[in-house]
Amino acid sequence: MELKKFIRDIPDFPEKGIIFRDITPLLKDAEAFKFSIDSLSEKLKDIDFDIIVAPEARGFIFGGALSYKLNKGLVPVRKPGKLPYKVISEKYSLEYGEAELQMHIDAISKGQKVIIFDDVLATGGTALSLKKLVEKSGGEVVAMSFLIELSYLNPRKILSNDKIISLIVY
Ligand SMILES: O=P(O)(O)OC[C@H]1O[C@H](OP(=O)(O)OP(=O)(O)O)[C@H](O)[C@@H]1O
Ligand SMILES: Nc1ncnc2[nH]cnc12
Repeated sequence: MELKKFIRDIPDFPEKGIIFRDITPLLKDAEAFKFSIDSLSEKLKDIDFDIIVAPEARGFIFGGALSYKLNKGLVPVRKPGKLPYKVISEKYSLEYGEAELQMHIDAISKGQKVIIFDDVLATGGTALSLKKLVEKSGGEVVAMSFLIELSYLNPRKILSNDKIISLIVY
């Protein structure tokens, strides 16, 4: 299935000069959504790992479905002030600004093998901050996976030692 036809390009959103890759057409198409999850699961199924870490908000959609499909737990990483227990935080920059993510201090146990999942890999800032949160907790990131990779932004440069698995590459 040609998944790119379910991704809509929105120029100048949320800022001038950004081409926003809108996944909502893919999500509302049952076959395309299912095909995305099945294809990603196929790529990840032979990796030895314990748990998926995914960030708010679009990361939850895919992270949740993949956790179910691969029979693994899910750690939700959230924007500040949303998680109810004690948190660790990371500030970072992304394609269109600055942000901060938080994870519960007891979400990852020492030595746990983690796959980071997000919908879009753009500059890699979000993925790097997720990795820092996992490593601060004593976990090990064994792979990072994405529905969409924007290779023209060179995200692999700052993630040079990581195994990166993307389904759709621009
Ligand atoms: O590689 P980067 O340059 O860091 O960009 C990628 C991130 O940007 C988007 O998240 P956003 O913070 O816009 O949040 P959302 O999922 O809540 O829309 C996207 O879902 C990724 O998490
Ligand atoms: N160009 C883009 N489209 C959609 N999500 C993004 N997250 C960061 N950059 C993005």
